[in-house]
Amino acid sequence: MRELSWLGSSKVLLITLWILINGIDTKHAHASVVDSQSIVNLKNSNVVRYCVDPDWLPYEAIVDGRHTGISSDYLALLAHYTNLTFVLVPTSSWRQSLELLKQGECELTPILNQTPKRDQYLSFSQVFFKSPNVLVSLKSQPFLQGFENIGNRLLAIPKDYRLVEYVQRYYPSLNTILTSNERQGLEKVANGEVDVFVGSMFSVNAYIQQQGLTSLKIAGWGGPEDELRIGVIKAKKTLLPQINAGLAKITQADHNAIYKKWHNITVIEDIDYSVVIQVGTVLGMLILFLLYRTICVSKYNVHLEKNNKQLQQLHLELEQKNSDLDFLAQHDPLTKLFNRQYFNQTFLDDPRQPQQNKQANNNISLVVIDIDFFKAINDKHGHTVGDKILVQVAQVLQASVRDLDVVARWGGEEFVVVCQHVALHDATELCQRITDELTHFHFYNNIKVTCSYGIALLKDNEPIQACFERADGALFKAKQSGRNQYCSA
Ligand SMILES: Nc1nc2c(ncn2[C@@H]2O[C@H](COP(=O)(O)OP(=O)(O)OP(=O)(O)O)[C@@H](O)[C@H]2O)c(=O)[nH]1
Repeated sequence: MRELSWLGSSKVLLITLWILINGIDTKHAHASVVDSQSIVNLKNSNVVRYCVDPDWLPYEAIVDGRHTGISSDYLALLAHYTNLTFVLVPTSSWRQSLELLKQGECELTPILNQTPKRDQYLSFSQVFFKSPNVLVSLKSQPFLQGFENIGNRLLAIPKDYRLVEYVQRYYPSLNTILTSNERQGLEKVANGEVDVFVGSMFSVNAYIQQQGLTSLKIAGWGGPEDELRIGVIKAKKTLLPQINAGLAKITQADHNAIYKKWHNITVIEDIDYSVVIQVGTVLGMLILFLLYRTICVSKYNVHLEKNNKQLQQLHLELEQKNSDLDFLAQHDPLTKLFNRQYFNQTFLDDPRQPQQNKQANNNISLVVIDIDFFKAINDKHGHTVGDKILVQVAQVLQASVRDLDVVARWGGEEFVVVCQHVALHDATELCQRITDELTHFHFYNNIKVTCSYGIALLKDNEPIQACFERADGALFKAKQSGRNQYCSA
């Protein structure tokens, strides 16, 4: 009975139950069914004739002449734990079963409530099964919770059931009608003939499920729990000690097995909408807050991503500008040749550079080149044309030297070439090559351009500055000697 204890304490519940009728348990021996002639012939005092409600599943019923239901399983166990043999006396209604009991044709009925009226002709065993009673109404009706709230509604009760006595005694003012059985009462509620029906929870729900009466609901509890017992006629009450002893031997596992076999109950609590609304509101606000947070974070991420892209772009631009600045710092903006600063950094200010080069190859020559009479070009053609001539001379120089030679604009119309891995003789050849190129080059405005050259070969352990000064001196000599020629130092 432990499984049922929660039912008494539940308040407003919407209960959906369905009962799986699995057929008769074949594990235990069944009570025999015999015809009335055979009953008369039964002399054995251990044989007990019994009647049941033929239409009260899952508690009990007669199906195809055989007793089935919860009471059938309990009776089989009782037969096992006692030396009693139970023989069914088939009846067609509960009323007929009660009549046969009163007449002594039946000696026992295996599952019923004890009432004062029944006490007059039956003696009862201990309670072995408990079950609540419930009020059933159309789903459109409000929850009633109990008899107190039925009001003027018409209540149907199965006749000869204990509930008739109970309602008459405790709620005499209720409008009631009696039905032949639970089935009829439920159908009257479904048809709208009565407002409420009261019956045993398990049987009511079995019938609702079997018949698919989906318009019905359990509207509340109806009276006290059924406390079901075995009833024996007064003439056979000496059987009770044996029956109670047998009932006591039924294990909790047996009770559980019968309960599980005949009942599968799901309880859905009646929803407290105020709590649902409160919880829903809180959850809704939480979800809105999280949504708001998510939107904010995603907006911030988009903003951050945009800023990162801008930063990356700025970084690229900065790198480009730095690179441009490096280039500008090392190159002459007019001729795009290396400038004097680069030359100084690379060859004059860093004494290791020429040393390293010198160690790799002793032959490093410096050629200092100066355009002849450039002032006259400027004066005659203008400074802008002079610039164009400077650019064209730079092109000639760049085209005349090898890739590993470095050409720099020293300043004004003066250039310097660092020739790596060449001897003095090779440097003079370079000067001649440049002279030839200048002769054949078509300068702007057909201006004729010549240059003078001063060559110096870097000596062992000589600072490159000294070498440059010697080359410059040689240039001076070339100018002095009439220009358009080279001199070496
Ligand atoms: N157009 C232009 N002229 C420049 C630039 N730098 C220097 N000059 C000019 O170059 C001329 C150099 O003249 P000078 O030093 O007298 O030499 P020169 O006329 O070439 O005569 P010699 O060198 O003796 O043959 C000056 O008129 C400068 O103004 C420049 O970047 N552009």
